[in-house]
Parts: sequence; C-alpha cells; structure tokens
Amino acid sequence: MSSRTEIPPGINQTERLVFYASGGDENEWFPYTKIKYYTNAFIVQDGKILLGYKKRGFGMGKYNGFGGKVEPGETPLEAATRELEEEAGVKASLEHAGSLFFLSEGAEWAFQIEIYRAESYQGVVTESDEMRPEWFSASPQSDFDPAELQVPGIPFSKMWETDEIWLPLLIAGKKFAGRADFTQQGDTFKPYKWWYGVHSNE
Ligand SMILES: COc1nc(N)nc2c1ncn2[C@H]1C[C@H](O)[C@@H](COP(=O)(O)OP(=O)(O)OP(=O)(O)O)O1
Repeated sequence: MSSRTEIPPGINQTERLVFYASGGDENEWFPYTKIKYYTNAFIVQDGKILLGYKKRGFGMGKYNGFGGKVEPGETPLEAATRELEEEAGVKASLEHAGSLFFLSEGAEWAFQIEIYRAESYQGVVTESDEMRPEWFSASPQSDFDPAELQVPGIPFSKMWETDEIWLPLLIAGKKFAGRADFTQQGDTFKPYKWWYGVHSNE
C-alpha cells in the first residue's frame, strides 16, 4: 500500500514537489497502459476567473477552463493557445501553471492535462459551439463580496470534484502537479483517490 504523501505514478518529477493534499481510498492507484495529452487554460484577471460551461462532449454540463486534445505536431502550449481562441474567442500569452493526471477505473487511457493561466488577453470573450464563457469571483469564498465584483463565486458544485483542491493554487499563481483516479458509473465520475503537490520553489 502506498503512503498518503508518496508521489503517485504518472507524475512527472523533473521539478521537486512538496506534498499539498491527498485523500480517498487506501488501496493502490489504478493501472493504465496509454496516455492521452490534453490542455486546460484559465484567464485570471482583476480578482475574477473566466470559466466555460461545457455545452457538449466530455464533461458536458460542467464548468471548466478552455482546452482539449493536443493535436499531432503541436506542443501543449500551442494546443492550449489554439483551444482558448477556438472556445472563448480570445488570444493570450499563457504561462504553465501545473500538470494533472486523471484516470478512470477500467480505462486503458490516462489523461495528462497541462494547465495554463494568463492575467490578460486580447480580443472579445465570445461563446462558441463548445463553451459558454462566464466570469466568477477568484477571491476565497470567505473574502468574497459579490456586490463589489458583481459576479458569482466559483461554481465548484458544477465542476469536476477535484478542481476545488487545485484551482486556488492556480489562482494564487502557485505551480502544482497532481493525480486523481475516478470510479465511473454511467456518466457519473466519483473521486476514488487523489494526490497533489506544489513545486518547492513556490
Ligand atoms: C477530473 O478530470 C478532469 N478535470 C478537469 N478539470 N478537466 C478535465 C478532466 N478530464 C478532462 N478534463 C479537460 C481536459 C480538456 O480541457 C477537456 C476535454 O477536452 P475535449 O474532449 O473537449 O477535447 P477537444 O479536443 O476540445 O474535443 P473535440 O473533439 O470535442 O473538439 O476536459
């Protein structure tokens, strides 16, 4: 049995990671044989964060950053920049914010997702076929004054459950890495086991 603080398989350890959070089942991580590469990008500006409501496909009905598959010949940064423009209509100079590894029980493929952030953008935020962009308060809920920002708090109940752990790190500009394994019943995913670390120079 692996310890709660031990870095799980699948996490790239090129930079030193310090344990941040873990939880779920005591049993082993799920096995996988192949990895698919994805991206996810967030705009954090003036105390607000831009999320998209997914209108179709994987994760439909949830709020998330803007992203998708890394296409052949693209770097993750190129893919993230392209997906942000396709899905939210804006260009941004993205910075790497973290790496996440997700797996569902019984799935052959694991998802490696490179996460990006930017504090400014060019263009007009525009709804696409895939995503409906909306601004939310990026302040911790305890400091949150909706009247001041005139936007709601982050809709964690309508997001992937483990986003609540790492999104505050992204907002704070702290680089992170993590893994979360899920069980799946039909279209419903439940976190089975998770681990998150922050880069030691943060
Ligand atoms: C816990 O699992 C996940 N959490 C979060 N926050 N985001 C996740 C999780 N698993 C997948 N994602 C992200 C990664 C991508 O940004 C999207 C999925 O990409 P999609 O299937 O929409 O990829 P596209 O290339 O856009 O697909 P199309 O072929 O439909 O254009 O979800």
